[in-house]
Amino acid sequence: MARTIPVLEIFGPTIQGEGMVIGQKTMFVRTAGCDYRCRWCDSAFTWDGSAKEEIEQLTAEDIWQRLEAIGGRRFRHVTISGGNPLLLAALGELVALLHEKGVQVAVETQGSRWQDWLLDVDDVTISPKPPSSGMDTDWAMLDSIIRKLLADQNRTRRVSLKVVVFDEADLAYAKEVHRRYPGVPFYLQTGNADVEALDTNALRMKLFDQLDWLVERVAQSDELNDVHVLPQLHTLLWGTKRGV
Ligand SMILES: C[S@@+](CC[C@H](N)C(=O)[O-])C[C@H]1O[C@@H](n2cnc3c(N)ncnc32)[C@H](O)[C@@H]1O
Ligand SMILES: Nc1nc2[nH]cc(C(=O)O)c2c(=O)[nH]1
Ligand code: SF4
Ligand SMILES: [Mg+2]
Repeated sequence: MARTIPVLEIFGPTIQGEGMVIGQKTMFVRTAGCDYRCRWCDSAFTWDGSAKEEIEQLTAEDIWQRLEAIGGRRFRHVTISGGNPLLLAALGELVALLHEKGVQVAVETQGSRWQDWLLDVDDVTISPKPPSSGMDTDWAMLDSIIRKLLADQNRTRRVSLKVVVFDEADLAYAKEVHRRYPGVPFYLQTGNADVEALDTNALRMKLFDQLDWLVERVAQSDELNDVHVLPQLHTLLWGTKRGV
């Protein structure tokens, strides 16, 4: 019997709005459930119970059919996000099926859990959480995840670290992460403090101010020389709308 996966959203084609493969045309599969409760989570509906009626238990084959139904032949890249997809062992079946179909797979996770299928993912983004999130980092777990990904040379894969930065304490945390894993491509992302904003233009202004501040702080740092600074492009384009 094929195992099922709790799914909250399947959408696209759109573009990856964040991190290492920003701009990549992709479909999204958003799973339900998270082991964290970040204060500023822009996808809290995946874990706070507010969308529990919308969760569907789908097999990998069901998910493929949905992707094809909405994406047709207009995609060859799928991003799995959440919640934390790494809570779900059954996602290994989806990763394998997508590869069989000739589709590349990306995953977004915070680096708190491991599944062996992560080794099969093409674009792995690990996003440890800074102090403003209210979460604590399990450094031993993060070390072990990075070590396993870097040790396995069996397939071509892109791995990156991405830290959301709201303030000086977050910036100090980002430096700590970058120092600890110097060889891993490192991304700093502007934080969106207003995840329920209704006025997209006003939100854009705030996000550009935040980006301006972050670029300036990185420019002044002698520890952050080999890093990338990015906004959430999808938030600049579409505000806090779901499913884009
Ligand atoms: C919703 S999370 C889901 C995947 C996984 N739980 C994680 O946090 O990496 C996807 C990405 O959105 C980022 N994110 C969530 N809320 C945000 C906010 N308010 N501003 C900026 N980035 C945010 C997270 O840091 C993460 O990189
Ligand atoms: N376009 C777009 N890009 C994204 N990158 C990461 C996302 C996420 O919520 O994980 C996301 C999202 O929800 N939409
Ligand atoms: S780890 Fe990701 S999905 Fe979970 S609460 Fe934090 S930002 Fe949201
Ligand atoms: Mg998002």
